[in-house]
Amino acid sequence: MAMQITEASIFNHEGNTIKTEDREIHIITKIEEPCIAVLGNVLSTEECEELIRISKDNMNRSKIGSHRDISDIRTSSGTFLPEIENDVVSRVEKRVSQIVNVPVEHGEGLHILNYKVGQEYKAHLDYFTSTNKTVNNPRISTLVMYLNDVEEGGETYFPHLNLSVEPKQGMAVYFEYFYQDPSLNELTLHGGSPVIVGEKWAATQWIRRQQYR
Ligand SMILES: O=C(O)CCC(=O)C(=O)O
Ligand SMILES: [Fe+2]
Repeated sequence: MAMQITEASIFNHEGNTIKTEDREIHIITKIEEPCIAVLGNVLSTEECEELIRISKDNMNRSKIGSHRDISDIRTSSGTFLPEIENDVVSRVEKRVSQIVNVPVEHGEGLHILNYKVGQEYKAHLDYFTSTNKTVNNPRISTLVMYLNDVEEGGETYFPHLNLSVEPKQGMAVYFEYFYQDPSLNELTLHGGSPVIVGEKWAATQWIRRQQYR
């Protein structure tokens, strides 16, 4: 059955590699509509370790201090990296912007997530569904990067698409949800399944239509 592609994607890379300024990313799997891609070689081991290292001490504080993170659907802890000078953060944000084809300033900033055994992020949509002030500058796409290997569990799953992505250090999953057809956007419903053995570290970049920072 031939699928007809009707909507434009911003993830318009030719072939199965993405050459950014400093790294060659592999497109391992790709679904066209909605555009969802599993990516390899996004981050080096050292970059993953550095992102974890600089986040570790902030995780609990962010959970208490930030209203964003206290919710039944997300039992993990998380933190937005503070906008301080860090070579790895700048390098990763720049690379992400080249992968997603959107300027760095449209990104909300790296959000680090840590899931312990039993913790999860129940199925949700990353875009805002209520009509509030975000309508002018909505989220349009997401890149979730895996910072470590999880012994068991912790997959990013898309219940409507029969797709489940195993967290592997340095890999990532990309998806976008700015389509005219709302049913395509709804297909990006996704969650982080509970960690069964080990722990999970991930870094999310949510991308806005317009400049955000
Ligand atoms: O942890 C995951 O696999 C998913 C994270 C996620 O959905 C998000 O940060 O919006
Ligand atoms: Fe999400």
